[in-house]
Amino acid sequence: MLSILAAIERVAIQQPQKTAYQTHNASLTYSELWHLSDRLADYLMKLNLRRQQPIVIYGHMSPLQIVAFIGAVKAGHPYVPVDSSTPSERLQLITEASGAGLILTTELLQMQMNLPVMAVHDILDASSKDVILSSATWVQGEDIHYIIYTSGSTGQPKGVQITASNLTHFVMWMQEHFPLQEDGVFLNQAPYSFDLSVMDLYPALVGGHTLYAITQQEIANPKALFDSLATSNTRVWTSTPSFAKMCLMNKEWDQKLMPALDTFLFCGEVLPIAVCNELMLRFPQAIIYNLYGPTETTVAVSYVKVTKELVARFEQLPIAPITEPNVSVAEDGEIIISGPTVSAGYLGAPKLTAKAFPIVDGDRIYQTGDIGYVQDGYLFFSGRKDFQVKLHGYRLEIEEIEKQINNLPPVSSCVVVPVYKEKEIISLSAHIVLREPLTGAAFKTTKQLKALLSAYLPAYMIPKTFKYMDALPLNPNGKVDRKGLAVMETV
Ligand SMILES: Nc1ncnc2c1ncn2[C@@H]1O[C@H](COP(=O)(O)OP(=O)(O)OP(=O)(O)O)[C@@H](O)[C@H]1O
Repeated sequence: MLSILAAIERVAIQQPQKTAYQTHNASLTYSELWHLSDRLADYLMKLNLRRQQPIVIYGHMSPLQIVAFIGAVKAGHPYVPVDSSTPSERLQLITEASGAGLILTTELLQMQMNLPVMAVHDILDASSKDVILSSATWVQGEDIHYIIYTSGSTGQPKGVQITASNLTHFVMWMQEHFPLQEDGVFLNQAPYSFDLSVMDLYPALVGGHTLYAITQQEIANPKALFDSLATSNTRVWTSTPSFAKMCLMNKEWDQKLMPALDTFLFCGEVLPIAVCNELMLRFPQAIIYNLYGPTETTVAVSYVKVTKELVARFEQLPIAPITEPNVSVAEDGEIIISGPTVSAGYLGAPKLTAKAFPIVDGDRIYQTGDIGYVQDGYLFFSGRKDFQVKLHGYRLEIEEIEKQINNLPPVSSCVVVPVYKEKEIISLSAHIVLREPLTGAAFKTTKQLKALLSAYLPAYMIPKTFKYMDALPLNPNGKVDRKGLAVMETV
């Protein structure tokens, strides 16, 4: 494959008027993307930043965000995407920790920052002449292309550095394994500070497709969201399973509403079989894929195609066939990832990097912190190492408790969080969505559910409190917001 930038340039030359990026109220052609990003890169190069000095790009789904990403890497700088929903302290922390030389904005940033803040729009307005740039400055090979901050289990943001080579290998893998060549619209649901967005962004641009982005505002307004989806003409859908589950609450979300949709790509959290069964009924033309991977190994490294045979055979979906070359399970059950998409490590954190990315037989590998097991030729995800908690001396697996609650007939979905008091776990709290709305008093349902649960779990594993909700809250990335619920429960 050509480099990512060379592949996008080829599309800009061959199909200049093709739409590269679209939202409900704005769009950008490949020619515009190419020329505007050249102009931005030209401006950035004149600022004399250090080569490879990161640039923070702040904003939300908009054409200028994409122009800013491509402009930064053309000028040789990795970009650090920060969604405008990010709390201000986290933005401060990321800006400082990344050693960024500049913040480019596509939305108003009201905070005082300690480094220059420039609006992409103003830069482009001031330099209205097109420029011809050479490719000599582009990020390439082992240069860092982007840095995404994950919150990590400790809550301290860690900047995962993804090289141009990591990204190229990831896009090649996507093109090889999924039906991405045929022309069509790719949906972009994940904000750019979440690496799931990379799964649609680069395969779409490199392949000369149109990316259709839905905004947080639309997501918060069901009518606007489904109007937007209906007109988007989406063929390839990428999202978290939780986001699809939320869409399934609307009975009208089906193949009639989205006739072109033929591919679902899910990643980022467990994909429940119940969600797949419902999708198969509503979208008979579509193929569903369950992809797996952490930010540290560039978005995703393995997948299974979800077939009727697979959902009938297992209680939970596997995340990889055991033949997947770069994914394995260590003796203690931890999932280990190797191969060309393993990140260059955490920016400015050599100790953390050495710990998480040890060198084995001359190759850097990544220890995921995920626990897996092998059965019938497949690898299954069974939970996170850091979801093991200690309560009154017992070691508990939160996911095991959730699985049992989820299996109870009245329950549609559930998340269990530890309740902390002065840094110690004093109990567990279950947040539950029922299949049918609560009719009588909540305590009666709780009594019934606890009685059912006692057939499967010892008393010390049954959460003390049960709370009922219409839907589980999602974080800005579209995953179930476990951290938000845990903070709410802290006493
Ligand atoms: N198909 C899948 N099935 C189950 N879990 C998955 C799947 N895909 C990803 N995951 C989970 O998501 C994790 C990767 O997510 P990500 O890199 O976004 O970090 P995170 O741990 O969710 O967030 P953060 O570190 O920012 O708190 C994986 O390590 C795994 O735990």
